[in-house]
Order: sequence, then C-alpha cells, then structure tokens
Amino acid sequence: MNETILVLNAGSSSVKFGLYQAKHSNLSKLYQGKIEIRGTASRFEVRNDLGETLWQQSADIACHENAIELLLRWLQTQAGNRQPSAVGHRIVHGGSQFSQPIIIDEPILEQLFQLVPLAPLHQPDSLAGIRTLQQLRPAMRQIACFDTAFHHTMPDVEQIYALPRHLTDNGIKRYGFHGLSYEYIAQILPDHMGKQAENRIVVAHLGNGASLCALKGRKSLATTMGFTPLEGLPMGTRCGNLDPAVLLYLMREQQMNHDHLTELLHRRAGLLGVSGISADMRTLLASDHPLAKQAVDLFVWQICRHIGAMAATLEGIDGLVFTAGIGEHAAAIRTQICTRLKWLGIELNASANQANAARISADDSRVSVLVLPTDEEIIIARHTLQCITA
Ligand SMILES: Nc1ncnc2c1ncn2[C@@H]1O[C@H](COP(=O)(O)OP(=O)(O)O)[C@@H](O)[C@H]1O
Ligand SMILES: CC(=O)OP(=O)(O)O
Ligand SMILES: [Mg+2]
Repeated sequence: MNETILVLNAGSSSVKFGLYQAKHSNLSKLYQGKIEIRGTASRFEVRNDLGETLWQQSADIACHENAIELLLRWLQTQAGNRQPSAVGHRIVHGGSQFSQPIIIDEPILEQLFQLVPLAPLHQPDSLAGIRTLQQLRPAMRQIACFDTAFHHTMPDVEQIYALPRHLTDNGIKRYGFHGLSYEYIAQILPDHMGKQAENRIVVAHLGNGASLCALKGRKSLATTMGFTPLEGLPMGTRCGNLDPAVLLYLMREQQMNHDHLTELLHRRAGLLGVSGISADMRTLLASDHPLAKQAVDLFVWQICRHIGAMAATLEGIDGLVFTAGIGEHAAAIRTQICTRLKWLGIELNASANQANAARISADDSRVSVLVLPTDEEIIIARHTLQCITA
C-alpha cells in the first residue's frame, strides 16, 4: 500500500493544504502550506516536512477555486512523481447526517450541497473544490471530513435551542464547528499536560472564524458555534451572537431580504464591521485608529465572557489552550484575555507569552495556559487514509 494523500482545508480566509505519503498505516508529511486569499495581496507558501519554507510567492487570488488551481499547478511542476491518489477535504457542515469521514460519491455530494445555506462562507468553496477535482482528476478518490463530527458527544441540552420541538426534530439545533482542530488539540493534550489533559479544559480556536470548546475527558461538552459558524464570538467578518430581534427589525424597518442579511452578518460584520478598517487582526493591532481598538476590545470582551460560560459548564477550569491564527501568534490578544481572567486562577508568564511558547502560564498559575499550533490537515490525512484502506 503506497498512497499519496492531498489534504485541502478551505477556511474562510485561506486554503491550507498538506501532502502526505502513506506506507501501510504510517503517514509522513511531504509538504504543508497555505494560500491566504486576500485578492492582489494573496500569498502562497509551502513548507517541507521540517517546517522550513520551500516556496513563497505573492499572487492575485480572488476565490478558493483559483487557490486550488494554483496549488495543483504547483504540485504538477514541483512534486515530481508524488502526485496525489486521494484527497481529503475539510467539510465544515455535516448536518445531522454525517458524523464520520466518508468517501464522496454523487448522492453524498448532493446532500452536502443542501447544507450550503448553513455555512455560506465555507461549504460552497469546499464543494466547488470537489467538483474542480472531479473534472481535473476524475480517478482521484475524495473523502469528506467534517468540522461538526467532533461535537456529536455534546449532551442534548447543549445541542438544542429553546424552540418548538418540531424545529429541533427538523435539525435546527447546535452542531458546533472547528471540530477537526479540537480533535487535534484533544489528541496532543496529554503530551503537554499529562493526566491533567482529562480535566476541565477550554480551547480557544481564534482564527478568522473563532470559537471555544469545553473539553472534559478530551471530548466536546460545549461549544460557542451553533446551527451555523455564525453563533458565538465575534469573528473577522461575522457578527457572532446577536439578539435575533435585530434581524426582525432589519427585515421590517429596512426591508432587508435574505441575501442582504447573509451578506451583512457573514461578510460585513465582526472585526471588519466594527472597525470599518479590516477583518485581519494584524492590521487592527498595528492601527492606532480608535475604531480598530474598539473592535479588538469587543473581541477580547466577548471571548472572556464566553470562557466564563464554558468554565461554568465545566464546573471549573484547569487548562486554557490558545490555537489558530490569532491564538497562536497574537501575544497581545492573549495578554488581554488572560489579564481579564485572573479571577479564574490564570497567571501569565509574560516572556513565555511573548515568545509564543507552548506553556505561557506562570509556574504558580492554578490554570495551565498553553499555545498549541493546530493541525487540522494531519487529522484529515489520518481519516482519509482510514477511509481508503477500510
Ligand atoms: N502574527 C499574527 N498576529 C496577529 N494575528 C495574526 C497573526 N498571524 C495571523 N493572524 C490572524 O489570524 C487570522 C487567520 O487565522 P487562521 O486560523 O489562519 O484563519 P482561517 O483558517 O479561518 O482562514 C487572521 O485574522 C490573521 O490576522
Ligand atoms: C468554521 C470556521 O469558521 O472555520 P474557519 O475559522 O476556518 O473560517
Ligand atoms: Mg481555519
């Protein structure tokens, strides 16, 4: 058995990818990289198995399909005979139907298309990627790995909204997302915390999309995202929690229809909407504009509130883990969060935090605070390998 597996992780602001060589059940990484989709300021980066930068270029990329085409061209010219024989996709919404990775066929793809309205920033791009590959590489097996799957362990009270029963029965309930990232963190947590990993842990996945997950026994007990990746924290361009009556008001008083509201809540709100400057945390932190500061303040304020709620759900907190673009790199944001959460028993080690070290809590901190780079791609590669060898 010798397979080369390509992993595609379509995020809301990027396509991350990995190429892995599978020999029997062993996976070794060949390349990992990222295409940041920022129009004319887009960047394409590839690292080798040691994490060293192998390739960097700026690019003009308008959408995820452009990004995948660029990646396939790069693989064709640079990856020699290591061309992928299977591809694993991160699929953000699996609805009630999918709780396990699955080989994609036409009926499954049709079911996934029906979930597009439930993840408008992600699902269309991942599914377009699947269609592109079906056309360009028809022989390649394609596997779907779901962001929602990890949260199937959440208790019913966490999954339901206070809505009439028939709506819950129709699938209008809380699914949770970033599950492939939480699955990775849950797997590596014992390496950093030993037996404490089984205790009450809050993971903060803070990227362009942002959510929290309460882990107990390394399983998901609660999360901030719900029916769609719009609920919970404010994000790059998403509003997070909102009084639903705001929508009723906008529909009635400003004649906003479904398309206006989708655009407003998913693409024009969040850090971008509040600052009027950018959805990108790097830009906001570098700006001295008062509205950039207010957007960052709101982000931190809401994260702290929700970490408090997660700790209440867990009946205490023993560990806090930061991950994803902002969580892994923005020391200033971690400082602001941890300073406000001192009352929970969190003490930061300032120099470790500045260095993005794995453990950033002070030795006498009751709560361990960690920074753990996520790796959704390796989780997808493992699931993909299991699926094609099953
Ligand atoms: N060095 C950094 N400092 C602050 N924020 C950063 C840094 N690097 C990346 N980010 C932020 O991380 C976010 C993207 O996170 P990421 O997890 O890659 O997103 P996604 O997977 O949703 O596309 C952006 O808001 C970006 O500004
Ligand atoms: C679910 C989600 O918001 O994903 P991302 O953060 O990659 O956009
Ligand atoms: Mg992401």
